[in-house]
Amino acid sequence: MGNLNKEIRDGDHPDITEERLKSTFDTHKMAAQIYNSQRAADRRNEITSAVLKIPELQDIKPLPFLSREEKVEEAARKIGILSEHLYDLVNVNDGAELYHLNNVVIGGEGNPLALHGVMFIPVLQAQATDEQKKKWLYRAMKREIIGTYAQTEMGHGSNLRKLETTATYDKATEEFVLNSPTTTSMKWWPGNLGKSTNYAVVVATLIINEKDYGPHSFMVQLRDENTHKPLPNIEVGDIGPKMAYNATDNGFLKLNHLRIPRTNMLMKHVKVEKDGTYIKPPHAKMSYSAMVHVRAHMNNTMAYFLASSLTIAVRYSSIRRQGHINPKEPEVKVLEYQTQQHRLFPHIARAYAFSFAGAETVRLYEKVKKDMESGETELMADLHALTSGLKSVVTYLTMQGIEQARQSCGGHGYSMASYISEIYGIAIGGCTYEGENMVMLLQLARYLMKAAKAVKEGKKVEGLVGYLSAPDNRHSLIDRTPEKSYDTYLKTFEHIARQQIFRAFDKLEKMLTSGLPHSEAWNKCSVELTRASRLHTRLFIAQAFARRVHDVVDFHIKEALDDLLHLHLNYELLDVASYALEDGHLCGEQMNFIRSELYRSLGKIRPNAVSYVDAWELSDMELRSVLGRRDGHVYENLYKWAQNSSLNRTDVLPVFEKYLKPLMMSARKNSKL
Ligand SMILES: CCCCCCCCCCCCCCCCCCCCCCC/C=C/C(=O)SCCNC(=O)CCNC(=O)[C@H](O)C(C)(C)COP(=O)(O)OP(=O)(O)OC[C@H]1O[C@@H](n2cnc3c(N)ncnc32)[C@H](O)[C@@H]1OP(=O)(O)O
Ligand SMILES: Cc1cc2nc3c(=O)[nH]c(=O)nc-3n(C[C@H](O)[C@H](O)[C@H](O)COP(=O)(O)OP(=O)(O)OC[C@H]3O[C@@H](n4cnc5c(N)ncnc54)[C@H](O)[C@@H]3O)c2cc1C
Repeated sequence: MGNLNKEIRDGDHPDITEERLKSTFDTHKMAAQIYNSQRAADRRNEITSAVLKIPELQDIKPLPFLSREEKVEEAARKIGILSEHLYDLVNVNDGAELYHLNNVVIGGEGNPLALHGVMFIPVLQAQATDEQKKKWLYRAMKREIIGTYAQTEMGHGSNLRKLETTATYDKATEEFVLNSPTTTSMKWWPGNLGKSTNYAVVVATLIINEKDYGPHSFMVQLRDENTHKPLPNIEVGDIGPKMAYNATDNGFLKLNHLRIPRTNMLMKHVKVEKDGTYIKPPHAKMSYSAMVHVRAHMNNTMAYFLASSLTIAVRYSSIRRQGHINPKEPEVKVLEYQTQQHRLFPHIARAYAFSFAGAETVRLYEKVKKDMESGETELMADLHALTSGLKSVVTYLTMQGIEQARQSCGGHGYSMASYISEIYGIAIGGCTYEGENMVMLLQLARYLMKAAKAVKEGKKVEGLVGYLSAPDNRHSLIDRTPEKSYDTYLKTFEHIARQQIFRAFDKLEKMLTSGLPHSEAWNKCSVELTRASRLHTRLFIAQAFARRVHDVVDFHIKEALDDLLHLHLNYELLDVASYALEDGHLCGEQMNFIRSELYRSLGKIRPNAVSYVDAWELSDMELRSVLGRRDGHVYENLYKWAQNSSLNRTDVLPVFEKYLKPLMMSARKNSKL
């Protein structure tokens, strides 16, 4: 039997090898849990190995040393080379393989095809008629055309019903006239819109005979397919540098009375007939499918970003020695400090939890997508509620975890050599895109309030909110059940979520009864409502984690995941315990129990810490981090990395002669006076 941790190699830093030798589980088998099958985990490694053999696909130099223009060029260069090798490298119909290829070769900073793959193709798949698919989808899949999803405007992103871009139907010519009447109506933000794409699905307010039918999707050709010059009546460009994600040309678009044929409206579910008759879709929000698509996949993307930062931080913490626990012994690895463990391990557990919750969400999404093809829309509300809550909670907790990972690396964490700040910058965009987090929590709250109302009216609710109808214990039994029985924990999470949902409901009802209009009452309850949504979502995440551990067959993997779950439940419960203390569901003694279980968990996780992150099987090429190197040889490589700085090309910079020398000379002269 070989080593259980598959990352062990000769010549690695002995401190990191020592960690890996302690592994109690096979890291590649654990990867199968993370990536949902052994085959998927194998394929990731095969793709990475194949990419490593293609010299043109390697980074020309570390990305932080490239200017924005160089980043954009570099991503495009690699996409060109990838196009040639694509069919040898991946199964192009497998989104996970494509996503992995992207992460290894290009990374999270973006590429010209990012929105093409993430939104343009999915929106055509879901909303185009067969005829429209023949015209655009198949060309898009062959990359003959490159598209994006242009919805957000300078003045409106969250409130889609107030988009100012109009698509007015002209019955005489059977055309839509697309117009951006104001500065604020300009499309602003769509990824790759600025310079890369030549087509876009533009979301505009449909007007027929002066009646407003709300947001609808239209195919618009932006640029000439040969010259790439913007077509007449179209102004398009890049919106400038952002916090991160700067290889992507997020763009602006102004449409000046642009005429497009009637058949350019995506009409699989909704129609505008030649005479202007409007035929409603089976569900009013079917045209929001591209957003739901991304939200459903965001848990996994966030889990990946979080796991990347933690891989960097945990590996580094195992070779970084500083300070003593026992003054008679050598300096310890910083991973030995309980504070360091408390800072990192709960986030490792979250990364796993997000990945398991993500797998369940994608399964539900696939089912709803299939249903929608035949006009069946019953589960759309459930999916919308679930994805709205998850995208908000998961992005927010990911942000916290990545920042903790950065701080846990001390000074070197602040250097771009760690690459954590770039990962942070990319990940936190997720708190905003695909629906600002508060806005989406309030969407989930609508669903929860409906369920609460039904329960109050004596009806039984089921599915994701079934616990609202289930019996509840007045007091938690958390410290009175056998080890590894997590039901009492989950019941406590249920209790907390239920209490908060009804607290928000009662507050809202009271205000409505007092005569306040619904929208005002809603606003005055919105903090309580978002709390209810968060607690409901955190319950779902904990349940998804427990369900996965329950289903695992391999003994060692189950044990290792069980340790993480134990940590997760205790840590998360402490985080929200005030809700349960308020009504006496938990008592002080039980709080002490939860705390001591948490500390015990940290000790249990410690020997496997490096293996838990290694199990994500993130190669050096995709991590792009000196601190997170698989071999642990950080210091000599930090020094090498710094040699890339253009400031080091000469010993003396021109600014010396220009500014610093005169400054010092005059200071010296003055001090002689
Ligand atoms: C050569 C080959 C190379 C190959 C390699 C390369 C391959 C590349 C591919 C892979 C690359 C991957 C790279 C990954 C890197 C990742 C990192 C970065 C990724 C960045 C991507 C970012 C993309 C971002 C895009 C966007 O942001 S698009 C814009 C998103 N905008 C929003 O989300 C707006 C938010 N607002 C809304 O959604 C709506 O306004 C609203 C839902 C808030 C409200 O809508 P509305 O006003 O219409 O409705 P009401 O509030 O009145 O509600 C009415 C009822 O409708 C229900 N409802 C609402 N929505 C839905 C829904 N979707 N489904 C079902 N029901 C819905 C409400 O619940 C209400 O119901 P009720 O009345 O019963 O309560
Ligand atoms: C990296 C990145 C990539 C993007 N890519 C795309 C893309 O490809 N295509 C595209 O179309 N768009 C894209 N966007 C735009 C993005 O979808 C929007 O910015 C996002 O939906 C938020 O909308 P907003 O900017 O209007 O925020 P605002 O709504 O202006 O938010 C400002 C504040 O107002 C609050 N708020 C707003 N409405 C409410 C409400 N009803 N109740 C309570 N509080 C409220 C919010 O919570 C927030 O605190 C991207 C954005 C980013 C950052």
